[in-house]
Amino acid sequence: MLDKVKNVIVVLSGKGGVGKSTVSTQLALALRETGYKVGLLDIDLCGPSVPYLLGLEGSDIYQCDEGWVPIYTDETKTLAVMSIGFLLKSRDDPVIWRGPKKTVMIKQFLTDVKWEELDYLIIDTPPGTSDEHITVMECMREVPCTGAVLVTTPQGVALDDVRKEITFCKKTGIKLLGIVENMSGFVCPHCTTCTNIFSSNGGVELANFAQVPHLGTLPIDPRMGVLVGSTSSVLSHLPDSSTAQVMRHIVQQLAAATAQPQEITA
Ligand SMILES: Nc1ncnc2c1ncn2[C@@H]1O[C@H](COP(=O)(O)OP(=O)(O)OP(=O)(O)O)[C@@H](O)[C@H]1O
Repeated sequence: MLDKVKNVIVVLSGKGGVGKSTVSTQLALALRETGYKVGLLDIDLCGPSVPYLLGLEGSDIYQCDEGWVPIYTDETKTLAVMSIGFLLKSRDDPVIWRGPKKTVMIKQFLTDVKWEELDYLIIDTPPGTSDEHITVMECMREVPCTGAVLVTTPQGVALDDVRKEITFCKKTGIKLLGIVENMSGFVCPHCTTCTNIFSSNGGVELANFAQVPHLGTLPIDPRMGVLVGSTSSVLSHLPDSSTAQVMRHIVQQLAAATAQPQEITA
């Protein structure tokens, strides 16, 4: 049930492993710490990483008369999480399903979860544009999708795939809220010199080319690993880091683009 959800943001990536789940999770946490009520839905059926990233593995979910009850990360109930991972017995269990079964499961996830009032529902999707993405778009009737955030790394091969995502968004009528370039440059913790291990600025160039906002460029930050398993964002954990500054700016832009501007203090 999406009727109490004000904004749905879908996070997409052309390639796997570019940090889409990390960005989705950090975005959800940062929005929550900014004062919004947030839901995080992980529809990456073959590789659900949200429970792992938030330290919620092994959480039991149950169904009430109105549907699946999401997991709340704390008593304030400001972050609700739902993932296929909660239905799997172990992290090693593979999901081997054909398209139609995946479609049914995602439809259920979108229509049968008892989301309370949310300012934002962030949907973490699998890489590419497949059954899962088309199903999400089909289900957006009660609450039309507010827009998509595309995550890419700076390498040419990842950027090529993002172009396909841009075309997908245009064809399905999803507004592109912007592009996040992730794992762009490594800032040495000792001398603070930034080394562009891959190329750099590809996300900016692609955003200019596609005429969509470039939301930010996140560096490779080994400290992001420390946040795995925690429910605090980089904003509160490493407030002075360049990663936190970029994330803060991304949240500000998304809040402005979705007409929910709010002072960001975290
Ligand atoms: N900016 C970053 N700095 C350092 N490590 C990062 C950064 N972004 C992501 N990572 C790490 O990279 C790995 C892959 O990230 P993540 O699982 O978010 O990618 P994904 O695109 O969602 O992958 P998948 O294709 O499996 O869905 C994780 O170990 C994550 O901690």
